[in-house]
Amino acid sequence: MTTPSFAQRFAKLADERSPFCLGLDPSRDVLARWNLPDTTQGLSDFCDRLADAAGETLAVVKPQSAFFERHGPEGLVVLQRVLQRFRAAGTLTLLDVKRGDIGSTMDAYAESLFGRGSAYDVDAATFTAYLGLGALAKTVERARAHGACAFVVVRSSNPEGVPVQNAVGGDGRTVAQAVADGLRELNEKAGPGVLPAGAVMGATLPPADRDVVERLGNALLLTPGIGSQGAGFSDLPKLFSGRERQVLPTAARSVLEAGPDVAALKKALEAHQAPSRAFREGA
Ligand SMILES: O=C(O)c1cc(=O)[nH]c(=O)n1[C@@H]1O[C@H](COP(=O)(O)O)[C@@H](O)[C@H]1O
Repeated sequence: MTTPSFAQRFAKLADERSPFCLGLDPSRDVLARWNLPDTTQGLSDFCDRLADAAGETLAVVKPQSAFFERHGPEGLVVLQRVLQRFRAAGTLTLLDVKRGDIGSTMDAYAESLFGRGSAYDVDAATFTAYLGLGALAKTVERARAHGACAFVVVRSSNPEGVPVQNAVGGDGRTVAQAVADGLRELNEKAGPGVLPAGAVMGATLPPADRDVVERLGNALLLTPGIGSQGAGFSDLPKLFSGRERQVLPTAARSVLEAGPDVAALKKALEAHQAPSRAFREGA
């Protein structure tokens, strides 16, 4: 039996639960706001409260590796435990770690991320293509082999990304357009519906970026920038209409600010899940 792809597993969960992807970003600020110590115990309590609030309602969780790495190796032990806890609730895990290096090094990173017995065994992770999309080809292949997805930053949610991502190359395409075309080709190579190459496309982007969305074809689209970075669910249609079923709307701080009370977190989570569902259904 072949491993179902991330795209297939996401489609099922998004229909049953919602397409919303919760960002797990235990920054120093949010730990302080929740009256938790800035220690691995604080980190662990923070994640448990969110896992309690999410129960079996969440399709995808996206821990931000940086906030675990800042606690050193013990922070990574917490991360592994948290991934396991969400996995047990049937939630897909997407590690936000934005890896990007030469091909041979990328292969070692991919080995740490994807597959049973790997260090993290996540369902998806984030990558950057500044060293060339070709350097990520084997990572995408490894993701495919394990039913995972490699989300590559195409247009980020932050304004600082513009000069790099919209720079025009010798063939007249912007860097973002070229990366989008390359991701579509990697997905075409993987066969229909497998879609191991996803794209990060900020929800904060202007309508001009629709062209980039179209170039991505059927790729899954992770859309950060909702909430604290100023975009709202009402911004999704102008960039992603017609592509609703590909979108994973994601937010961290606008949910986390409701904590530490679990009931308040549940409410904030549902306040993000409901419009995500409505968008997916084209409502
Ligand atoms: O890959 C990401 O998730 C990501 C890409 C991007 O373009 N912008 C962006 O903010 N993110 C991540 O999304 C999280 C911030 O989410 P908010 O707290 O909702 O603003 C951080 O962990 C960022 O690293």
